[in-house]
Amino acid sequence: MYLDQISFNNFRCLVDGKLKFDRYFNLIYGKNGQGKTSLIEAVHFLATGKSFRTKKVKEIRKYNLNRLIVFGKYRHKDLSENIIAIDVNEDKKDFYIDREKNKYINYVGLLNIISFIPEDIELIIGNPGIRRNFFNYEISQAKKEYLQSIVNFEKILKVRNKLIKEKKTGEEIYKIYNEKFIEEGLNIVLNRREFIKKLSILLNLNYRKLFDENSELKLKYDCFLGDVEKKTREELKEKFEILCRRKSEREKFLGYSLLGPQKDDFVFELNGKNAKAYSSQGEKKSIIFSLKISEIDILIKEKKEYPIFIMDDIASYFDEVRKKSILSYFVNKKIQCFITSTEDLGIEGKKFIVEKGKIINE
Ligand SMILES: Nc1ncnc2c1ncn2[C@@H]1O[C@H](COP(=O)(O)OP(=O)(O)OP(=O)(O)O)[C@@H](O)[C@H]1O
Repeated sequence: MYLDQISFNNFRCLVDGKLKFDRYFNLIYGKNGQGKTSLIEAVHFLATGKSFRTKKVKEIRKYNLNRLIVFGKYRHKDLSENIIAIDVNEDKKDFYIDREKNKYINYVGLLNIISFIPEDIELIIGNPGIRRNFFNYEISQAKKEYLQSIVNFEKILKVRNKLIKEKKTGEEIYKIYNEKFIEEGLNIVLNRREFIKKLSILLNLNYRKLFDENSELKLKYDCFLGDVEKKTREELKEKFEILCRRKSEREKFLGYSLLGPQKDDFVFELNGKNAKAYSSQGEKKSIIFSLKISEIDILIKEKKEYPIFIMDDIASYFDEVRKKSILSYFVNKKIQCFITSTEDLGIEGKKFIVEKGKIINE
């Protein structure tokens, strides 16, 4: 798929307007602080309903304005098109698919996007919550039912926590919610296990191909249930129930749930060593880049469509040699790219010059 057009009103510093993109390569070019990142952030926001820079929607609305609208038209490989839009009023977001108001859960994953931005390094060095959020979104893009499980689980967890806090763990209602907690928790665990297994194989292949053929890169699922490899759902359920019983006194004492997939983590291991603790800056960037490429591979396989790709500030990531090999990777794969840069990259496509928020297509 590819994004054919976008229009925006009141998005950060951008001057309101409509842009028509190249099917393949779009260079967003300009000096620092002109609005390049804001433009790819608008593309990301249109696709996901989220910014990659902030959780606060207030920060992406133009200073002192309450309303923000992004609107886009994307095409599938058979050239059929869809129109999507997000209308933000204060902090409330309304999602539109083909001009009809729709639920967020139906909107997510329509326009598939993979991004590569400097903040992604947090996926290795940041806290587990960052990795959980990231993989939750990525698995949801490939598999809609997973997002539904996450939404259900969060509601169930809230009730379970409330019942523990109110010391109602002896009541029938707690038993019902605990059972739901285990079942939905297991759905999440099994999906994560399957996704990470596939991703880890691709990650290693891509890392070796792009960066170092003598290395071994693994992504491990650090599940709260311990080793979940090769275990059946029944075996995992039994383990989950035992853990619930074992932790119940401590949970009552503290007043919240101490176990569940909300405690999971994911670990990158380069040559048998945890990348967070041992890998160099360059290696970390290469791991993240390989991760993003592997996600593209997964989306192509699962959805039979190419996602779009955005990359912020390519020069800050890679030296000349790597930059060239990365750019030629995208050119060969025929993926629609949006890349910001302070220098001209000399690749065929469209060039958008950004100056004080104004975008000119050269
Ligand atoms: N909500 C907002 N409303 C209006 N302007 C904003 C808003 N948020 C940020 N800005 C301004 O937008 C400008 C452009 O920021 P942006 O990060 O998009 O630039 P950039 O071209 O990517 O810069 P760099 O190359 O330095 O990363 C900044 O000067 C910033 O002050």
